[in-house]
Amino acid sequence: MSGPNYGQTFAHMREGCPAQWQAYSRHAFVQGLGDGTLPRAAFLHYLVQDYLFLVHFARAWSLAVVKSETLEEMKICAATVEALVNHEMAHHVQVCAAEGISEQQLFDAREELENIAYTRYVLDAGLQGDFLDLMAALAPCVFGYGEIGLRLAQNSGADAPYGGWINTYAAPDYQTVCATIGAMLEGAVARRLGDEPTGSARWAALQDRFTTATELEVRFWDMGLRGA
Ligand SMILES: Cc1ncc(CN)c(N)n1
Repeated sequence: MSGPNYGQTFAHMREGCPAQWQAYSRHAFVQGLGDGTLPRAAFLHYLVQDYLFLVHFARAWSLAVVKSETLEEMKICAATVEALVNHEMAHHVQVCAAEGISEQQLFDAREELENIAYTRYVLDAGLQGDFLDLMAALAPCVFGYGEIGLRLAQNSGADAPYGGWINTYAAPDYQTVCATIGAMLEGAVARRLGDEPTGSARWAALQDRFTTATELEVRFWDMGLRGA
């Protein structure tokens, strides 16, 4: 399976669940974003939910600061919280404002069950487990959107209806976040599991967290389509 290079750990985990990764990264919602056929109502429904999703993801990355074992890990996790709340969410706020939806309305929106399931699953992985459990659950979110954004940007024109969304994830800012987290993950895995992480006793459980989070991404797109 090919895609951008965000490090060996992510590559192994993605290869560990090819069907689920395909269902996530090639979902009908994604195809609709790319070719512009996604109904606007579905996009807005998704975007409001995604704003709430990012609120909880910022909480999960804050938990990663708590679970860090090195200052370097701590710095990268803290920077990711900053990137989520001040950059990625800005796109959501801007698009929704143009549609007459205020940021307060976004914050007060009712969470869909798929959103609760996904975000609380990730938070629980971090509460119950250690830094690697949390990273395995966070990884599909970070790298999946990086991969999808790059692929859609390669195939769509500058005036594409969802060009703003595509560019948020294809742009150097987001791609740099993916590369930085990918490198941090390599170091975190080597530090805790040694040089042969896939042969370690913990690998199956970490893969399971990654696979479950990927399945929850598929459900998130399904939920978006329901808003059409
Ligand atoms: C559901 C979901 N997954 C991933 C991302 C990318 N941070 C996101 N904004 N929303």
